[in-house]
Amino acid sequence: MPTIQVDDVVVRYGEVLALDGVSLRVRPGRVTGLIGMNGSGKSTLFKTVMGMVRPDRGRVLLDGAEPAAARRRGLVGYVPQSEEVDWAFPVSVRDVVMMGRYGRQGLTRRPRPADHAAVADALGRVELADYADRQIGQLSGGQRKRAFVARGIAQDARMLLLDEPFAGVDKRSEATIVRLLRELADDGRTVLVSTHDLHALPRLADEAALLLRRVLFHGEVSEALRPENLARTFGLDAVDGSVPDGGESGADQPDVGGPADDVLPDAPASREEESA
Ligand SMILES: Nc1ncnc2c1ncn2[C@@H]1O[C@H](COP(=O)(O)OP(=O)(O)OP(=O)(O)O)[C@@H](O)[C@H]1O
Repeated sequence: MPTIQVDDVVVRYGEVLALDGVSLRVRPGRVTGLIGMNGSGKSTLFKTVMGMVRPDRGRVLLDGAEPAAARRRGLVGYVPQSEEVDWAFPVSVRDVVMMGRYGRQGLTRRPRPADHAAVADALGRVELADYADRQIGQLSGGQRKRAFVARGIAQDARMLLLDEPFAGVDKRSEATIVRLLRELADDGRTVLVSTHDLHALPRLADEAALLLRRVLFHGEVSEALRPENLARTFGLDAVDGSVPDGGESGADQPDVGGPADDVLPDAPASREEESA
């Protein structure tokens, strides 16, 4: 049974049609890769699944619940794109990871021993135990990503969404994140991860969904990587059998990026409808 269910979702930003009838089922126990060029709607789809953007049409259910309710219940965790985080925010790495525990702490937000233990465990798993007291902006790009992955782990969510977790990270950080996502999936969680890195896809994901305002393909990774599927996804006239090189493949598309104020802490996007 899918835990993330997206039915015929349409999202418009004014004149821009960002999602045009997206339907997707994401199953637990698998790592699902979400692939698409710049501007294809990956971040918008994540924000819609998180209830941060309300679709103009269609619906999203997470374990049968509306996104805002699922978020309040801590069922779903989100690792945002780096550009969406205010890195000057005066919080330590430990504070960021503790945010994953907020849902369990009631209104007082007073961490209990179990919260501290979960945070320490998550920091250890992403190899950031020695950086816990640093201000979040004083980490390297790869370390910042790992800090947010740790927040997702500490949250102990059944569903985890990661938006470009490999952008700007070195091979070692990438390998750490890939290994953690595998562990989470093997543990029965639902993992949906967007990436430009098609080379890493076979190592990373069990299945892949190709997005260009709508889902063009969803199935086995080897099928997804077939030249004709990539050509449609990346809007190429011809593909020579090699995979396009990630970040540049959509360079002709305007890359407007999302609003910069919607992540640290879980604050709203400009189209936000839910104030959680
Ligand atoms: N807040 C916004 N206001 C207006 N247009 C937006 C907004 N956010 C995204 N868009 C537009 O919606 C479309 C989809 O953007 P989105 O960020 O979802 O794509 P993406 O696949 O995540 O891209 P990237 O790979 O560059 O991160 C793009 O055309 C983008 O310019």
